[in-house]
Amino acid sequence: MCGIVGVISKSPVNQLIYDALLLLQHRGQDAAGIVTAMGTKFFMHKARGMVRDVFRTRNMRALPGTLGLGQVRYPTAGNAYSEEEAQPFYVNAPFGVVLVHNGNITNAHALKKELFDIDRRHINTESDTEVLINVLAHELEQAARDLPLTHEEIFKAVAAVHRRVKGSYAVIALIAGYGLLAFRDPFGIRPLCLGASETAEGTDWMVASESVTLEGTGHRLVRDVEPGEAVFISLDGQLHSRQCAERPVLNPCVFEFVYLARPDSVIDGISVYHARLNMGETLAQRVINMMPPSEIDVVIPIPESSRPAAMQLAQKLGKPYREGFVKNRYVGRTFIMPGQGVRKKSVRQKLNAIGMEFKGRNVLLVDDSIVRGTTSREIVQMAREAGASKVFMASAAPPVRFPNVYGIDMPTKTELIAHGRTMDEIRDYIGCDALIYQDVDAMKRAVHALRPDLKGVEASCFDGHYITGDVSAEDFDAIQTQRASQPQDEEGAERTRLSLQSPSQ
Ligand SMILES: O=P(O)(O)OC[C@H]1O[C@H](OP(=O)(O)OP(=O)(O)O)[C@H](O)[C@@H]1O
Ligand SMILES: NC(=O)CC[C@H](N)C(=O)O
Ligand SMILES: [Mg+2]
Repeated sequence: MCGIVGVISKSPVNQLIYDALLLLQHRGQDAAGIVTAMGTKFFMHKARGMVRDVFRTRNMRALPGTLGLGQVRYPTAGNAYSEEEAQPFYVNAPFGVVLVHNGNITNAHALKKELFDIDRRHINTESDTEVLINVLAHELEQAARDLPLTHEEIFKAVAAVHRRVKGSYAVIALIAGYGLLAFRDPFGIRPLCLGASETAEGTDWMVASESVTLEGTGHRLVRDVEPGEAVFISLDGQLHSRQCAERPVLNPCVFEFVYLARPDSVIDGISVYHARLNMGETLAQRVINMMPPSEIDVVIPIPESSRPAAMQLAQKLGKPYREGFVKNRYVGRTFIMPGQGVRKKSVRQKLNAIGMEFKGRNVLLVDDSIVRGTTSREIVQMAREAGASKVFMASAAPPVRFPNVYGIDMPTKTELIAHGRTMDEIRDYIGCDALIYQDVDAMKRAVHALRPDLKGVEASCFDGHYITGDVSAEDFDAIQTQRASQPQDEEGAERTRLSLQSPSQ
């Protein structure tokens, strides 16, 4: 889950894209990049780090033009330490294309070979996004071979991309001299929405991962990009759209509602905040079924993402809701940090207990999810150190038992605390006195209740059902092996760089 944004405006867009990326920072902390365009020339700056660190005044000044795009990266392919894998990506033919991507391509390994053997295109990084931009470029070339490039040819190319590329992809691209293209995979796994703002000179358009980006930059939400749909906005601001997939069916990633997205966003017509409240409500019922609420003195959320669910749960149980942990706002989100070492260290740096909320009390800690157990294990210990009598733990999401291949970086089962362990074993690992998980169907219902016409959600990490239906054992293997072979920390990345610079004899 990276954050992506694209803008086509009547005035310079560099500051606007920067502001938009700040509103998407929670979706990716490892790298950031912006491309702007003036005439047919692209201007790009991308580097590792958070938005505020990547863009200095001199970088901003070197991004002129009235259209552009940007990305914040949370790697799910390749590695976090490679500057070349930061987005946007660029290819010079046909026309010149730059592209940003949120998602994960499950057949990237096979496509990479196909691109080289058949399309005669070379991929020089481990990034699936480089594969994706080359497939799009190849298909644009085929579609517009003897024709001028119009939205018709562009939509033909997107239809061909849908036929070749598998997995999840929300994409925004610029085609030099033509305009801005955005499209979403046929299941709409990753979010993408369209916004507009009226100016004296006409309509400015913005496409972004989350509606909070539109709101925070003065745009109104027009609508979500439909699964499989492509939207093309020409340089003069004309908007064209077309359904380019054969069998589109909306199945948004449920983890967006559990953890990934900001609560003030609305994705596919569903309020993330409201979905989290619903999850708190059903989790409360689960608590009531599993233990006498009289045993609980106080409900305490694990900041940040669990707050709405914990609040609703406390209300339903009729128990006080207290802030027992204070978050250091200068430490990022732990779960999306690269490498288990840094994640573990960051929990203590990030959260600190307020002793008086714990001393002598039976506390029910609530988190939105327990994935590797990094956070809960530390937090339970901190609650005990702060003097809690009993520590109960509740998760607003069900146990995460299966790998994710659609844009959440958990490609192996073995890293998941709930994989292959009984409830008692998980409880013992976390070190709490009782452990209560949300039920899978209840979680789905919490989202479904807010959009009854929704066919389903992508919930593979909870139920083992991979919505695209075409992830082969070889694909799983390729994704796992690729991620496992990547450096786990800064030092490992440096060793890899040095060995590439001086290959052994
Ligand atoms: O079981 P784990 O592997 O530790 O993963 C789950 C935890 O990670 C996330 O928090 P994070 O610190 O990333 O972000 P937040 O501040 O939005 O809660 C999530 O909210 C859980 O607290
Ligand atoms: N989380 C994402 O959307 C990642 C996009 C892409 N797979 C990358 O690793 O850069
Ligand atoms: Mg958290």
